[in-house]
Amino acid sequence: MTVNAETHAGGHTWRSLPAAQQPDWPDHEALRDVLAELESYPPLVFAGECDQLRARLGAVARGEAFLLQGGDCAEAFDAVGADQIRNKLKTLLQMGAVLTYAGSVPVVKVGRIAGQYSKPRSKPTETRDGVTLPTYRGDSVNGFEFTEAARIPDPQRLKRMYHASAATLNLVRAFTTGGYADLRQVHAWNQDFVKSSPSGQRYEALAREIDRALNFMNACGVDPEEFKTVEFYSSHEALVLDYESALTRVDSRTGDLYDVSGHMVWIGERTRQLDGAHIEFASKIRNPIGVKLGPTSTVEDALTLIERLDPDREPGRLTFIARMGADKVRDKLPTLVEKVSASGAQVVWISDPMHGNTFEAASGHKTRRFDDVLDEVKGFFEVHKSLGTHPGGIHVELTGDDVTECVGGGDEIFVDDLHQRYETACDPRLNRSQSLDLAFLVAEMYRHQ
Ligand SMILES: O=C[C@H](O)[C@H](O)COP(=O)(O)O
Ligand SMILES: C=C(OP(=O)(O)O)C(=O)O
Repeated sequence: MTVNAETHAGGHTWRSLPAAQQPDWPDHEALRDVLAELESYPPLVFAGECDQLRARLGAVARGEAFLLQGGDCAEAFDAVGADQIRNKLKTLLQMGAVLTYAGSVPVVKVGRIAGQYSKPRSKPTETRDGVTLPTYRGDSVNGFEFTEAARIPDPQRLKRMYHASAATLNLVRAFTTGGYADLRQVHAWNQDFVKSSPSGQRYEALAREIDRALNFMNACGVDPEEFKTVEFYSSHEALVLDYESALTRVDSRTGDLYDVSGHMVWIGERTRQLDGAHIEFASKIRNPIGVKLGPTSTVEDALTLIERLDPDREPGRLTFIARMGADKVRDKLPTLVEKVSASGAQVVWISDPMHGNTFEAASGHKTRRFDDVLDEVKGFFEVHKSLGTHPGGIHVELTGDDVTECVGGGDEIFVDDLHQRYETACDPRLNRSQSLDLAFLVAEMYRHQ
């Protein structure tokens, strides 16, 4: 992986096309210097790892596994700490254990982590008390603080994004391969949680069952290596194309291009224009690609995306992330799934039950109802059941911390509680208890499918 994509024309064809949601960098010379530096940096992930994830997602596409993709809405530079990263990972590992054991299905685990620093926004500006400033577009672009200075896009932030991603990924790799993710630790992941929450107690009962199963296998002389480490992959939205392009390299084994900023990248609802730069960029790289499909997506959109991104019809290459909204999923999704299946493409279908269910509470907080999130996943499962297709997974915004950003859940958060610990820089996330609740309920749905 030594050749830079700059020498490979294919990596830059997106530049001649319209690119939505790009930062308005004020200093182009500074941007050029930063990009040149980024191009010299080592890859964050290896092409072979991306291939391995594509193969795992191939199993999901064939109905043999389930994809759990989750993490922050927007990672923040000041949250690159051991506790925050461990808490997020712990939550995903617990959800993975619940889905694997209660749902009896292999789970492919992918974090919205180690690169999720850029946000597409509905409006270019934000007004508070009569003052209008550029909107916050993620820590990779500008600062969250509502001051003129903070909101100016600063290309130096792209380097901070690289370093923050590297530090995060380093710790994630240590946790997942260094003993922490060993299945014998199922109780340890829950220790600080078990007494304080109903979902923690429910998890503890499941962890005891897993323990008994492990002890039984041990007594039979079986102690597989696979139980000692966890395969875990990184993903983020490939939004700021200058950054993604600077991190795109030629794989010396094959001559193919890989975006080595993360294992999987996705294209968002606001940037999936068929003739736009993002789809062009994604069409040139070999990473597994996700595309968000909102309620306005047409059959033609889906089929053209398949032509552009998965011309070889390779199971695992393309994941459609449906984010329709609980009130629309049963209406909008069936035709898409039906026509895509009829085309012969074997894409992965997963449900993002977050982005179609956002509303503003009277207090001004952007929030989501746990019941809507659950209802959208239910609708997603119903659609697949009626068509005989595979509900391949879920994509959720979550955190391992006990925030109060979404309402509802077993350990119920009320609208009046939102102010208590509302910490997201952009969209509301499920907290740990709500995430575990969701995992148990999805595992049940999967079992009954
Ligand atoms: O996370 C997704 C988007 O960035 C987010 O929903 C946009 O939010 P906005 O409507 O506040 O800009
Ligand atoms: C912006 C996001 O979602 P969408 O593109 O579906 O709005 C996101 O997942 O962060």
